[in-house]
Formats: sequence, C-alpha cells, structure tokens
Amino acid sequence: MFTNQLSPEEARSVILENIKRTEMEEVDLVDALGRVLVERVKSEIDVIPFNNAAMDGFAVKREDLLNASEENPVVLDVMEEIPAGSYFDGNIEHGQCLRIMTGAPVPDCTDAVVKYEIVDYLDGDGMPGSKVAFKACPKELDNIRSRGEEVLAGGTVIEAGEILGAGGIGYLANCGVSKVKVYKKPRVGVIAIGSELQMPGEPLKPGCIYESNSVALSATVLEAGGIPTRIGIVEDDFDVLCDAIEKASKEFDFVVTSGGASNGDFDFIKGVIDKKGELIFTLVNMRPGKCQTFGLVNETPVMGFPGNPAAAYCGFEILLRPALLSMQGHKNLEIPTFEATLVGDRKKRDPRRMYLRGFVEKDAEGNYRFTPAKNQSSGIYGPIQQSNCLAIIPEGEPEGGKVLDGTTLQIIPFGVLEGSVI
Ligand SMILES: Nc1nc2c(c(=O)[nH]1)N[C@H]1C(S)=C(S)[C@@H](COP(=O)(O)OP(=O)(O)OC[C@H]3O[C@@H](n4cnc5c(N)ncnc54)[C@H](O)[C@@H]3O)O[C@H]1N2
Ligand code: MOO
Repeated sequence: MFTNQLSPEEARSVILENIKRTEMEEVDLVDALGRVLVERVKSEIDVIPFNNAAMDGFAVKREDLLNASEENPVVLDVMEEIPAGSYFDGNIEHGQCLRIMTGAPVPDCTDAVVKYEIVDYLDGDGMPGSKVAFKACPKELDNIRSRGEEVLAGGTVIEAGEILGAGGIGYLANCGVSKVKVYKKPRVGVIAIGSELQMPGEPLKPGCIYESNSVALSATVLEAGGIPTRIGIVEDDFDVLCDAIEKASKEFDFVVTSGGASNGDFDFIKGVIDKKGELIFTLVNMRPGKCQTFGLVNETPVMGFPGNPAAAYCGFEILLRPALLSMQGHKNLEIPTFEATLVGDRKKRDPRRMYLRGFVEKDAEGNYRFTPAKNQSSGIYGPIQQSNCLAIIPEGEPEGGKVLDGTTLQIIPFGVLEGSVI
C-alpha cells in the first residue's frame, strides 16, 4: 500500500502491473475492428490469386507491337472477350489480341494490357471479330497486376499484436479469412456510490441528485473497448458496499466505482477494499481528482473514482483507459500529446498537476492555441462536452500564482488512441 500521493504516471504503472490480459475469443472480421490479434495470420492462397488486368482494354503479345507508332499503327484481330470472373485457357497467334476487362485473368499467352482509350477501332466495335490499331508499344507487363502481389501462400498477412484497422480487415477478407482470434473485451462493472443519488424517472427527492457518473463512465468504458455493466446505486453504507464490491469482483474483469473516495464520514470505498482485499493507493497528484483509489478484491482490480464528475472523468482518461487497453492486448500505451500555447493567464494556487478542460485550435499562422473552458469546477460535465482536449499544467506553484498567457502546454486530444503518432 502506497501511503504517499502518486504521480499520475506512477499510478498508471501501478494499475498496469496489477491487471491481467483478457482471454481470447474468435470473432467475425468486422467485430475485430480496433482489436488486437492474438496470433499471426498467414494466407493460404496467393493474393491476388492470378495475374489480372488493371485496365479495361486488350491483352496483347508485346512482340507484335514493337514497331507500332503514330505513323505506323499495328493492326490486330480481336479474338475473344474475357470478362472478370471468367477464364481464357486457349491460345492466340501473332497478329491477334483479346478484349479483356479489369480484374479478369490475363492469359499466359499475352504479356501486356493496352487500355481502350489509346486503341483505334478500324473494323467493328472492338468486340471479337473486330480489327483494332495500336499506335505505341506497351511496356512489358503493362497494366498487369501480378499474382501474389500482396502476399504469397504461406506468407504473413497480419502479425500477432497488431491492432486491426479497416485496411487489415479488408486484407484478411481478401485472403479468404472470415474469423480471427482477438483478446476479449474486458467486462467492467460500474457502481455509483452515494445515498444522495437517484435514478431518472421520478422527481428528485429533497437533497438528492440524478445519478450520472455511472452513465458517463460506462460511455468511457465503451470508448476504451470494454463492455460496461451499470450495477446501480449503492448507498453510503459500509456493509452494503462490502457486499456489492465482493459480488462484482467475482462477476467482472474490472470494477469501477464513483463517490465515497474522500475522507468524509460516509466515504467507504478505501475501507471496503482494505477489508475485502488489498488497498494499493488512495491519492494521485492530479486536479481534478486527487482521491483516486485502487486495489484488488478477489484478485479483480477495483478503481474507486472520486464522486465529482470531472474528477471521475479525468481519472478514467488518465489512469484507467491505458489499463483497459492493455487488458485487450494493446502494447503502446503512451498518451499522445502535442504542444499549444495558453490563451490568457490562468490562476494556479493548488500545487497539484492540473488537467484543464478546453478547446485547442490552429490560429491563422498554423500554431496551436489552447483556450481553457471558463468553468473548471470538478462538479460539472458541460465543459467536458464542449472541450476537445485536456491541457496539462505541471505540478508546483508558478511565480505569482498564475501561468501566463502564451505559455507552452502539453495537450491531450480527445479521441486519439494511445500510441498514435500525432
Ligand atoms: N475535507 C475535504 N473534503 C473534500 C476533499 C478534501 O480534500 N478534504 N476533497 C474534495 C475533492 S477534491 C473531491 S474530488 C471530492 C471527492 O469526494 P468523494 O469521492 O468522496 O465524492 P462524494 O463526496 O461522494 O461526491 C462528490 C460530489 O460528487 C457528486 N456525485 C457523487 N457520485 C455521483 C454520481 N454517481 N453522479 C453524479 N454526481 C455524483 C456528489 O453528490 C458530490 O456532490 O471530495 C471533496 N471533499
Ligand atoms: O479532486 Mo477534486 O476533483 O479537485 O474536485
């Protein structure tokens, strides 16, 4: 158990040390989007499986056209038509050619395809029986895509550990693969702690508010590739919370709570984790959200976020997203950042690392500028919705108690996957 306040980086690595990768499952290709492949996939076939035409036109013996020019066009007889999906296994003589469509197999008796646009029809309409004139000699294998251009049978299509994108899914489908093994999505049980919390549907009772953190946290779990289950509201009661955490720890891969993480008379999550399992840390040097509690119950990781909405949200983004991604096999968990200059002075009297909600945009000169949301209260959601990033103000107290206009800040853009290059 850490009794000290951890830096966000320390807290993140402690969580990463205490999670397990999920098991694997076989899923249809489209369901594998954004997920990590468990094992290398090899192709059983050559892709593409045969030399095919890259243009609609005429398949020719190049030798016939060696002397073709504007002044002396070479005339060939069109023998057959080869649409895509068909196969010509005959032969042609010198002086003959084949009409061929894009994607159709190029017969071995030809060695270049000449597109329609540069061929003249002398007699007929270009269909079999016509005579067509060529005014230039194509390059060898011109407009022919070669068999195995992408991968040969037995070759690697996607390596184990790669995150499948739409391109990879298309590539696998091209190889005739329809299912792949990926790491399972972690099942995350989300508990809202607080006797003041009420579900929507009924008018609010005096002193109560509608429960919202478990809804927002479920959305963030979904964004991070997990499967959230809202377990419901648990009142501020030590024993009731003990039972809820015990039960959830046996049903889910990760348990997330919000509220009751501070030192108030009814804040029980730390005590409950300590009683039921192992309490690992309780404080992180960040604002919003210093009361970040983490531990294990029945070997299941339990993250107790603070009740204040922005504190829970930032706790998730900074500490938990990488953990959920790691459980699904992601290896590069670096949070992408870039630099922007602060617009306006910003008071900073709290020595904690600050994650400001706000908007980053490029100015006329192409420089990134960050404008903090006016209201940085950790008790409200609106500024998160209206923001496109978090800006980091480093720990410590700046001279004069404020960070000055034009200071360079690190920006964490929303919606950019860990490990991305930006
Ligand atoms: N004496 C001190 N008091 C507080 C301190 C402190 O250092 N000393 N820290 C403050 C900070 S900072 C935070 S953050 C909060 C964290 O407290 P808790 O995790 O115990 O959160 P609660 O007290 O349960 O709730 C805080 C606030 O959020 C509302 N809330 C809670 N759950 C939900 C939910 N599911 N949906 C919507 N809103 C929720 C709750 O009603 C409170 O208003 O402690 C400060 N206090
Ligand atoms: O840590 Mo609290 O989140 O500053 O409100």
